[in-house]
Amino acid sequence: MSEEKAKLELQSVRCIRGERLLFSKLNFQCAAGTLVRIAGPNGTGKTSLLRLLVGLMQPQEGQILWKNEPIKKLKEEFWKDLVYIGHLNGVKDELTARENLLINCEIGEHPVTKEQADHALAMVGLEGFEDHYTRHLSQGQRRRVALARLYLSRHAGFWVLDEPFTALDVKAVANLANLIVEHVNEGGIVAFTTHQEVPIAANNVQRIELTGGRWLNGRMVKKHDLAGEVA
Ligand SMILES: Nc1ncnc2c1ncn2[C@@H]1O[C@H](COP(=O)(O)OP(=O)(O)OP(=O)(O)O)[C@@H](O)[C@H]1O
Repeated sequence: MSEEKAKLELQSVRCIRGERLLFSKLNFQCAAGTLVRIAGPNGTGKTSLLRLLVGLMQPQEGQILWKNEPIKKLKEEFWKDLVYIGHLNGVKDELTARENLLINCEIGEHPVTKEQADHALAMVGLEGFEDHYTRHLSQGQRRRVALARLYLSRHAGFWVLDEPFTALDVKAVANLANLIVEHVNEGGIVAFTTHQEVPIAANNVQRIELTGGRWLNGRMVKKHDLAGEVA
């Protein structure tokens, strides 16, 4: 991990998608070594919040800071610290499982050996599939190829994971939960969404609870209440 300590801050963040105001005045802060669980029912904005955290979307108001600098300004400096595993796996069909890992790590400027890549695949239960083209793998297996990258990403201080435990079997869930705990306890920040109550015994856990939102243009359907803030 880079020398400077991880720190994440959200300052009065407002998020609108389509005609819905999902949340506003969202303030949050956490230091190195924190597991951040983003919880809430379907459609309340969990994935949207992750996309804001990684800079794929911009908030309508407010800002997000990484190591005290707005992520908008940091660009490559921020991306080097970041691993984002979203819904769309970012796994290339025309490459084998192993090649996907080798190339992703190369692009991220942290090249790994074939043996390291194969170990990561084994940790997500893909032993024996190293040379398979990912177009021939199931959705769940493709997701595992994406997640295997985490085993090779200990240098990155900020992991952002959308439903990482979905489609994993019991052993792979336990392995991944252990990896996340180790990463957090070594000073990383891991923000993740999950519908499953997976026990993750990190020392420092914070939770962002999204509970609703409202339609814009007067189409009010649900009371908005986010960590005590009203939209
Ligand atoms: N591209 C888009 N354009 C317009 N509205 C969108 C878009 N993407 C998402 N939304 C709306 O934003 C809201 C929040 O979506 P989001 O995917 O962030 O929720 P979520 O909490 O992650 O949901 P889930 O638990 O079902 O994955 C939903 O009401 C959705 O319809």
